[in-house]
Amino acid sequence: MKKPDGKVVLLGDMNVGKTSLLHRYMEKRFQETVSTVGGAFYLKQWGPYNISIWDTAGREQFHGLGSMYCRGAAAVILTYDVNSLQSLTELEERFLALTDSASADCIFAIVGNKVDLTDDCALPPDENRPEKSVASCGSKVRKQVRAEDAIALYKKILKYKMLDEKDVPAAEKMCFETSAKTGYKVDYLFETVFEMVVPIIVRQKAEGPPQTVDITDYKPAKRTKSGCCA
Ligand SMILES: Nc1nc2c(ncn2[C@@H]2O[C@H](COP(=O)(O)OP(=O)(O)OP(=O)(O)O)[C@@H](O)[C@H]2O)c(=O)[nH]1
Ligand SMILES: [Mg+2]
Repeated sequence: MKKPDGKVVLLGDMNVGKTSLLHRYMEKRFQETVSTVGGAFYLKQWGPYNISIWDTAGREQFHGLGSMYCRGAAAVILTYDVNSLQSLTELEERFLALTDSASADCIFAIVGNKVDLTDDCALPPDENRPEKSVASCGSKVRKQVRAEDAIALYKKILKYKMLDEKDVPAAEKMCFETSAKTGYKVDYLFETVFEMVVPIIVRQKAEGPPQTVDITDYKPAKRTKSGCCA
């Protein structure tokens, strides 16, 4: 198998459509999924680089694995369902801390999926939620999460990471709305992220492998009679 040069990780609550987005992008189709167990990855050739894209499980019981998947990640795609405000809240409360193990210059994208289920009439900013947000709008359901909510989360992430807005891509550029079902903006999402991770991959390669201890190199020290190590 080809060795990946860089890593992109999809995080988010169960059922938001992480696996479906990845299928849509890699296989160009939408098919029924089963809830992910642990994690899985695809390898994508992007120019001269191989990028691994990790699909993680949103289920609580696999939460502990999240920071392992994020280790050294060049980009994290935080995914929510535009029809569930809770799924956006969870990104901040449950998933953001998992990205502590990502690369220091990691790119963050926030993705609201399942826009095909909503009508195109977002709530006006002063409208109270949640009662009014479940009201229908045209033939479809009114979107429960507004683009501004995602942008606010992006800004909170910058604060959490102690990053200055002028040093990172603009919030409006990094908040996406997609539909894995219709394919709406799915290619655009992944390709925008890939473009942005290339400089990170170049830097990571120039710096060499991370300074971690390889336990396969470990040779136990000889013991002396007194029980101390020689
Ligand atoms: N209408 C619609 N349904 C979607 C979309 N994306 C995913 N779904 C459906 O939502 C459900 C969950 O999708 P998954 O892709 O399995 O969700 P997940 O985030 O991978 O969930 P976990 O693996 O449990 O973390 C499935 O029934 C999908 O068919 C979308 O864009 N539109
Ligand atoms: Mg899944």
